[in-house]
Amino acid sequence: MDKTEKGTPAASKKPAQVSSGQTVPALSVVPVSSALTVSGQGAHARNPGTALKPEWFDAIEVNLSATERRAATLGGRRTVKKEYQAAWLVKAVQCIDLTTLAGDDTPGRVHRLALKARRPIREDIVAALGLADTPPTVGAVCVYPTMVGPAVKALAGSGIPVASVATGFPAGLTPLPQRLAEIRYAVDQGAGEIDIVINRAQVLTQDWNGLYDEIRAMREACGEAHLKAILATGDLKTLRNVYKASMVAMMAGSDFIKTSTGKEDVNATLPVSLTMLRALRDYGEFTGEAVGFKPAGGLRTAKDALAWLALMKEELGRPWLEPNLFRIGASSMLADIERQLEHFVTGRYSALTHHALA
Ligand SMILES: O=C[C@H](O)COP(=O)(O)O
Repeated sequence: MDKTEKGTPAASKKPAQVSSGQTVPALSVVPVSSALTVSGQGAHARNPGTALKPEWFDAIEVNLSATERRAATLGGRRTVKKEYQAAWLVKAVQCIDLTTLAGDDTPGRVHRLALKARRPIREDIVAALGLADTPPTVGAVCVYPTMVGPAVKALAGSGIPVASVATGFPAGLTPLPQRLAEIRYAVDQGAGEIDIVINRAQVLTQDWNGLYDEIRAMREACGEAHLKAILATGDLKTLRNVYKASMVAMMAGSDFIKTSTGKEDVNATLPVSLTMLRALRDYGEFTGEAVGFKPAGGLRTAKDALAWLALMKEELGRPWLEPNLFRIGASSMLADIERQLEHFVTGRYSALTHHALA
């Protein structure tokens, strides 16, 4: 199953220059199944969805111990070193949905987060990496609906989209009309991406028609905004449910499937992510559509970022290492990544407190 070459990633043909004479190679290009429709970075291909087809997932079985064994190969063995690690970490930054979802969020906090989103890596580190001409930015800024306006204002001209959680985040248990109205409000405020939460009861009672119809209605309420469906996998009890909910969300037209809100007891894990990616791959084989993936919740370290990047590359290939198909939802991972990059360019570790929070 695991065919990735030793010491991934392979060097690309055009490495970016680093001032010290080292290079930060771009990630290797590994072709994904040529059957899939894959858009380029920054392009906005939508997943149109399909009719509900329970026959695609009804008989699914997930082997828990095999899933856990496979997931366990990702954290330790696959170490990526030096300039390769730096390249992977820069890539992770470009895929982060920089998030604040706290009860005490203010326009001021969102403004500060937006400044960090524009320049997620300190200028001297960016210069030392040889990326001063094309400084990386994050994938999006993710906030509550009433913070979309301030976020849009603070990000004006940056090209960084604002993502809004909606539909009664995090529980999703308000009546459907209110949940749809919340989506429309966030879109009206300027959100380009909507992170909806599913109604977990519909999964737990196997009400696939109900789940499909609600997500379909949410997609319609999104209009042009992209829909990310948060499955809140920590609430779904079994990996079989995770697979089925992933399939229904994609059939209903989700552009991304996302693991967690960050508020469940258990958030993003590698076994759950692997299960979702297998569903995503199967959906791609059935329909030819490429759907994005967003692990979120509890991801804090550069090591987490590397493990998930390895998972994406091995399971889906190079196109799923770009922000149009991969995001990491995180409120406090960036500081550790910046610290690791600083170590790469200076040879020294600084305290986490030397890096802006986020
Ligand atoms: O969608 C993003 C998550 O809510 C972030 O969770 P986190 O605060 O554990 O990073």
